[in-house]
Amino acid sequence: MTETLNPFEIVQKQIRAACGKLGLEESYYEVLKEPEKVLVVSIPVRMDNGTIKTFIGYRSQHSTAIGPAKGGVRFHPDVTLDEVKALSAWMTFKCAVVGIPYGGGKGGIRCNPKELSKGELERLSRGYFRAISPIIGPEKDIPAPDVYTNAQVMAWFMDEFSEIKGYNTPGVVTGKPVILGGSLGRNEATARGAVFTIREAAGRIGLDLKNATVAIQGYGNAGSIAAKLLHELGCRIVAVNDSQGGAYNPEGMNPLAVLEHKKNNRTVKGYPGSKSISGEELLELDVDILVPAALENVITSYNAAGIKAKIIAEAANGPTTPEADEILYKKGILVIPDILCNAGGVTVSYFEWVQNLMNLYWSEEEVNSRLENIMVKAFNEVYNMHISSNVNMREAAYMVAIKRIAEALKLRGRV
Ligand SMILES: NC(=O)C1=CN([C@@H]2O[C@H](COP(=O)(O)OP(=O)(O)OC[C@H]3O[C@@H](n4cnc5c(N)ncnc54)[C@H](OP(=O)(O)O)[C@@H]3O)[C@@H](O)[C@H]2O)C=CC1
Ligand SMILES: O=C(O)CCC(=O)C(=O)O
Repeated sequence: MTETLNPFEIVQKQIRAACGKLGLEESYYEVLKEPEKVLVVSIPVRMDNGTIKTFIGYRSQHSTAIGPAKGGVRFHPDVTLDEVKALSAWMTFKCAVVGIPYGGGKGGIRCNPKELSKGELERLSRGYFRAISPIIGPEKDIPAPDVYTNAQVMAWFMDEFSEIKGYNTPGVVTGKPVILGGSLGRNEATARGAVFTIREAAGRIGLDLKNATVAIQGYGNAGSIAAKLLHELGCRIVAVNDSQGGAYNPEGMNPLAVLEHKKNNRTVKGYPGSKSISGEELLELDVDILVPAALENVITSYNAAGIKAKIIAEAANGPTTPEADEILYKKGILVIPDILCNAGGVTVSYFEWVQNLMNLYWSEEEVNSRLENIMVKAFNEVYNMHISSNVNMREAAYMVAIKRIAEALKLRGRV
């Protein structure tokens, strides 16, 4: 049988396995295997040339067992309903792993934002948020950035919702610009959280981060900031890539200079002093740490055996298939699973929401120190489960998460 690359089938498999390991009765799987609510919307947008183009958008609320749905919105040409459903389920487990009071949600629009003017992007963003607004709100479901969305898009979302309500509603969205109620530290939070988990993982396997070699797939919010933070810890960033190509230099590269090169050339490829490297080659480099920070299904049964990194830190959601997981576990590679590794983003989103509700704002130091406490605690809980139950780190993370969600479901009387 060939492995499935359908992310929703993958997450169902992951839920089924964890429920089994926890010895939960079938009803828990029955409740968790489907999102609670899915909204599909069509968004007609007036394009700059005067024509109307209709885009399809989704919002999936996987679970509200522990709190309101929470999760980003992706603008990408490959967005599908099944992808959004899977991403919303991963949010449920991510929030439970780090113990923040949310369920899971996710949204997406099938579009190529790189082909849209700023005006078209604004009209699309506002149209989408207007269309999903009946199921959104600070107590219902709180969107945030994901692939190809950013603080500007969050500002339009928040403004559109505030217009509908007739009053300023900053708590409806996180990842906003700081002047509009965004939190200090949110922009860096996904990468910072991932780097805290990498530091903990390195400690467990006796890897010195000074001079440790790193390859990073994807050079956007998560990837480029992870590169910068790891470089600050003394790591050598030997390879990076984006959707247009890659750059490799075994001596190491300066992440800020690479980012500047990307700003000027729209890609990391061609960074001075580097050699071009393909996406496949980057994943199989002989490095200490591999950070997938782009899209799903990049480590599969086809390439897992060739992966040489000691630690895989999943800044991206869903980069590894279940079949690849088994291969990596047998090879002794320590995988920091997505629902733990990239949970720093939603954790600081939670801080942003709390600050919006209180109308009281924290310093960046306070945000980062609270983030560190949560990430280190969650890493320890997952690592201990991995050792005590003799399961891989992903199964351990699901077990920690589903135990908490199952308790909430039981106490609410939903199972
Ligand atoms: N932003 C957040 O807060 C969080 C993000 N994540 C996850 O992190 C991952 C990255 O998100 P984020 O950094 O926010 O997104 P961005 O849009 O900021 O960056 C995405 C990056 O991925 C690159 N990319 C796209 N396709 C490929 C490819 N085939 N090969 C290599 N690189 C590719 C893009 O290239 P290019 O620049 O050329 O377009 C871009 O550099 C996603 O899985 C997301 O779900 C997880 C938790 C929170
Ligand atoms: O910040 C958030 O609410 C969610 C970010 C996100 O989409 C994710 O963690 O995958």
